[in-house]
Amino acid sequence: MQHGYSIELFTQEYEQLMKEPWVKFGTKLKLREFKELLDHLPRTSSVAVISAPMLQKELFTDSGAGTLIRRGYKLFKHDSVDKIGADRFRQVIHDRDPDVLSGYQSVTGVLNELKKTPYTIYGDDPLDVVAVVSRPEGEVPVMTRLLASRNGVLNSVTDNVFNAIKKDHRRLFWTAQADDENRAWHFERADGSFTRAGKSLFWYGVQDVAEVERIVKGFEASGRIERAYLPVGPAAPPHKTGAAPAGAKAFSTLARRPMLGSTRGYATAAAPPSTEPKRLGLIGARGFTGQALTTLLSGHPYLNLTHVSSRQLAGYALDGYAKAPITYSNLSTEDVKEMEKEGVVDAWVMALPNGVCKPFVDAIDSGAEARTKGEKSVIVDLSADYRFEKEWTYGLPELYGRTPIRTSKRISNPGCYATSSQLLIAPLLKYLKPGAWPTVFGLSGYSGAGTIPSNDPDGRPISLPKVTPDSLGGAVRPYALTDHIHEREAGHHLSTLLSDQSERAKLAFVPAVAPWFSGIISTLSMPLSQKVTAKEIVAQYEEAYKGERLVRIQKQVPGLQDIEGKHTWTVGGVQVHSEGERVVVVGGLDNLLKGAATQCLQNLNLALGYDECAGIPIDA
Ligand SMILES: NC(=O)C1=CN([C@@H]2O[C@H](COP(=O)(O)OP(=O)(O)OC[C@H]3O[C@@H](n4cnc5c(N)ncnc54)[C@H](OP(=O)(O)O)[C@@H]3O)[C@@H](O)[C@H]2O)C=CC1
Ligand SMILES: CC(=O)N[C@@H](CCC(=O)OP(=O)(O)O)C(=O)O
Repeated sequence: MQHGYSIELFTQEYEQLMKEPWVKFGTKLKLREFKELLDHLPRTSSVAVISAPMLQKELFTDSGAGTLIRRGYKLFKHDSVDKIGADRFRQVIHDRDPDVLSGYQSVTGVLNELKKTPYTIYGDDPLDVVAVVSRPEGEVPVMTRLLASRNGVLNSVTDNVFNAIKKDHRRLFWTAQADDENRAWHFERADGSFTRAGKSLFWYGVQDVAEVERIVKGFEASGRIERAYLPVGPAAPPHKTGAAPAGAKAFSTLARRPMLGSTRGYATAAAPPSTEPKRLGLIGARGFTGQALTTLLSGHPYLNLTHVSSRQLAGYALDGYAKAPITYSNLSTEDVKEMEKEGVVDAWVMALPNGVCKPFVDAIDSGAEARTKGEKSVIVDLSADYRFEKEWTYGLPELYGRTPIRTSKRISNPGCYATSSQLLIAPLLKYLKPGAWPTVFGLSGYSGAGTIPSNDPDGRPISLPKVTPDSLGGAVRPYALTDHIHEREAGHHLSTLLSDQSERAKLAFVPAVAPWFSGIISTLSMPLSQKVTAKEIVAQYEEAYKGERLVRIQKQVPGLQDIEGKHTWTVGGVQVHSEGERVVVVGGLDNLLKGAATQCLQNLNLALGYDECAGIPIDA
């Protein structure tokens, strides 16, 4: 009997897990014990981990709450069919390849096609899953085959193989047919997709529609992906017409097996914004960012706060939310899992300190597993915990696009300083002197440090700022002078914008905390590769942020009055050094708004299908 969460523990994953920073003390010990236990069991056995109080539920109901850990087989990757045994591979193609099963291609035809480009075969030892990635030098990799047995799908080997591919390939394109019984799996793993007449093209790692178009044109020219899967042909591509081409005819004239009729435009195709009411659960509602989001949601036309969680305020009424009376509760991970399983909310927001979100996210994941296939709520995490995770979408719409956010269920909200730094640097990357680091000096209001719980004279719990003007002695205090996590975060994501992907973007970030409540002023100083005028720099910002409703470009240096309480990121005060070799620009945002709650609402709106700025009172 197995319910809840299932994990395949591979030897190499075990070693990787033990190195993870969040795997400490008790978790380390438990993993070591699982491994020792599994090492002595045959692979047909497994270990169910449940808590003692849940034992009865686990045994006598169909809604148990355990974690199943199974000793998985070793994964492999090879550059030649011979390394896994040509006969075994032929058998897999013969038994599972949809083109072979439908009589469209012979086994030999598939093998010959494979040899046309350099390729890597990924899989597990018993060949429950075999995937082939074609990877010609300098071209976008394409997963040409993903052949899984039922066992492979049920035991999540498909996910493990796909994760191994993701580790090797920053971006990937692949196809699937509408009658693929694991169709939902593809949509969940893709950043974008295009479906026409039952054929779907999927991709991850490409954020920009123009870039998708360029790559698709390359596939059309090279024939690496059959034309019927590509958004090309006599009809205008759907993202240009703004509508999915109902039943648009594929360009290919090849007779194929009958397909289920299904159409879906680019995931980017702008459907009219939804006005359907949806429900949100907020975990960490007592804190500064939780409060800021509550205020925004109070004026949101469609998105309703239905559950707010705080350990300190459980049982008290929520202030600052006008749409309905709500009482704080102290939601445990078990509660959250049950709520997700029942579909009680459409989205969750985690407004928790760094390092404590994972048990909640895991609970939501395992609640979602018990739901009808493919159903799960959106999570937006305000902490830094998932900002480097490839499986999560980094939600900074102005720089990394809307498509991935619209189609994602797991969104990491960027850090406040990191948002301002990236918005400052991104449009100027092409002028950055090679090898030089731009420097950002960030000055933040003290609300950036969060709260501590306390009590008012009547004993009601209240939140006090962790840092106060008094504790700062009314002055400014520089801190975390190197290696602030936002330095790494900004560099990590800016790197994805570089034209040469072997390069990494780096910046020097120097923060200081100031005795005002909220508002970050970031001053960028960047060495230039060529002589550029201030006018040309301003033109870069205007071009990059044309039409952006939450960006303001002004002539003067932004002051606190332009930033505090405002929902926008504001940039101004561009100056180029008299020798023309260095530019200085100032950007600013409210750390609790565009640095946290407003950006979170932008992401929620996109992921739930609303207008991106619904509920955001855009500043005049
Ligand atoms: N403040 C800012 O300017 C920004 C903050 N962020 C990030 O957003 C997140 C929230 O920040 P902020 O609102 O300032 O933080 P606060 O310290 O103000 O609030 C933290 C919240 O989490 C709850 N909480 C704390 N520890 C736990 C725990 N172990 N389990 C469950 N709940 C817990 C607290 O409520 P209770 O104790 O009642 O349960 C409180 O509601 C952080 O990760 C922060 O780094 C991001 C951008 C800007
Ligand atoms: C003034 C102050 O202390 N600021 C916080 C940033 C808060 C924040 O936004 O942190 P994350 O977004 O990374 O969670 C700090 O420097 O750690």
